[in-house]
Amino acid sequence: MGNKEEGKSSKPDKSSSPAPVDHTNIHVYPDWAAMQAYYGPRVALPPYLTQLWRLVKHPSIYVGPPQPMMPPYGAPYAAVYSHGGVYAHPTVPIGLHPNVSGVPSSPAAATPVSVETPTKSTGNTDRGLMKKLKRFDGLAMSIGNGNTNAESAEGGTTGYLRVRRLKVLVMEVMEIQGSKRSCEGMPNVGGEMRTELQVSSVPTGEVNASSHKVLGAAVASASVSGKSEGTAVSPSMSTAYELRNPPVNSAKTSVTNIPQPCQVLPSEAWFQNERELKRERRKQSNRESARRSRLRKQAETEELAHKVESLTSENLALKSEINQLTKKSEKLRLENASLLVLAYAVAKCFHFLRLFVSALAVWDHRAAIEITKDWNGIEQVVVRNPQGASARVSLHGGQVVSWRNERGEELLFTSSKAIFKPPKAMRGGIPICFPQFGNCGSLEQHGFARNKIWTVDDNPPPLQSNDSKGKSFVDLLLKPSEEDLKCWPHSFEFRVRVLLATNGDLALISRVRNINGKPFSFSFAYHTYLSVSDISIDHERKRTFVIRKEGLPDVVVWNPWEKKSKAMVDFGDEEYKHMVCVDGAAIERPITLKPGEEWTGRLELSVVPSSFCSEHYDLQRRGL
Ligand SMILES: O=P(O)(O)OC[C@H]1O[C@H](O)[C@H](O)[C@@H](O)[C@@H]1O
Repeated sequence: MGNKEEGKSSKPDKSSSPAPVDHTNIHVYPDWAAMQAYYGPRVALPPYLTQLWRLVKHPSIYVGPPQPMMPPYGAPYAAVYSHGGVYAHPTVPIGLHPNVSGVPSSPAAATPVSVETPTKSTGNTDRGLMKKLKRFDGLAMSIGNGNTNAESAEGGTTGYLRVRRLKVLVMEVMEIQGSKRSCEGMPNVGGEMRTELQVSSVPTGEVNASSHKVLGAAVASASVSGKSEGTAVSPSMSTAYELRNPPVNSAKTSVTNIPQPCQVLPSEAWFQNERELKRERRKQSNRESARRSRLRKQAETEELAHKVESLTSENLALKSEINQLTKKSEKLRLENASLLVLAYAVAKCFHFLRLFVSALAVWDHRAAIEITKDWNGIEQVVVRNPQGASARVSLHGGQVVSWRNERGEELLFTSSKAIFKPPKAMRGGIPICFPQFGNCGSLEQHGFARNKIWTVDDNPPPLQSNDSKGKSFVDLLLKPSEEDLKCWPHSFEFRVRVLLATNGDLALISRVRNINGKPFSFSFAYHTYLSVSDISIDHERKRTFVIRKEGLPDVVVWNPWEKKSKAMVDFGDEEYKHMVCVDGAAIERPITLKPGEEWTGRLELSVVPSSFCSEHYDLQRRGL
């Protein structure tokens, strides 16, 4: 502020007594010495103040023009300087000035207005007060400069700045007062904190007594509260801001004892004390802030610690769960592998079971057998396999008259001239020569069996071997008639089973049992007519017949050839080219059966491509 402290500042009076304020310790600052707080009707307003007048436009600031002194104020009242208070002149209605040039002249202006609003707490009081202080932003202070030489624009600006500074100080003091009232000994009125903003007048005498340099001391006292309705003399004044005119003007302005508007005089000691208090307050505030910060951080740290602990527990639980799930997964994986193996085994079993069931279906020879009749009305039994191969057996002679592969190709030869009418055998197929082969005996050519009607044997005695498994077959039976016995007096049972394998192979199993009381002997042959494309060079069909036989030690190969073919009634002249008989037979040594004995002659026919040799075929059949 440019002030120079010349001595100790007077300590603010805490007393509520309206006794005159002791101004003896109030220092008068050199640059303030010429300050004139009030300019009456006979006092000219210095130019700088006029300029200040223009600068301060706030309606609440009262820097009024010369005005009458005593009439509005009446008798001087005791000025009580409230500590830290802002003192407004009683004649200045707070915040009611429509403009700074207006001077209230109403009686109310002459009457000290005091409206006290008790507050329950310092904070509330301060907030209310600060609101009012905002309205008092332009708190009126008449500041004069006794130095007429300094009545310049510069001097006016300095005074204005001082006014602003004083306002700031007043606001600071008010703030400190609000928060530190108890520390500064601010008493409560009626038990409640009371904040007052007062502008009071100080008698000239008192001012003069305090310092000869003081021309006028204007400390207006006006209590400011919620309503500006009156003036109260606060007993709690402890700090006074005083602006005093130099004594040289006191004589001429005897009215300096009249309250001047908004004149306060700060005390440097008080300022120093307030600064220290403010620093202490800031330190305390900082400490409180730091303490709150520490508490907040501590709370945050504790919260984070709780979170860490919770998350750690959750993490452990999840790890445990993962381990359990991993173990379960591994167990399930092993179980799955076992189930896969089991499923594979079951699938294989199911596959074999399906094959077995299929084989059973094939083995059901009854379902695979069909009985038909030829054009002579003689029954024929057709045996088929699942692949479509077939064998046809006529009850006439028990002769296989047809053998076809799965493609329907006929594999046996049958003459186009064949006669299918007993008692002559059909030329072709596989006639059964029994009990005589050819003309070697007393019987007809190749015996009588091929010319007799056979029957289907539904209940044949079981075979010793397993040749019938997986094959379709039919059993035929021939028993000698009375006429037969006359020619050949040997009772017998002749059974033949014709089998068709799944691969199309054809097999014939003949069993001859002696049911006579005496032994007998016979010859036997499967007089098999094989079909060939060309007997000379059979390369067209590129197939090879494979013949296997059991109990048949002899083989007869026969072709009538060109000349005999022409002599045969039931044979075409050129058909010799397309046939060849290869007989499995027992001729050289007749079979002799004792009573009850049985003989078995087995023949198996297969067809393979011509590139196959017999050795290769045999290996193939054995699955090697
Ligand atoms: O005309 P068949 O009585 O059917 O006999 C046909 C042929 O069978 C066998 O091969 C005899 O060895 C032949 O001599 C006979 O010609």
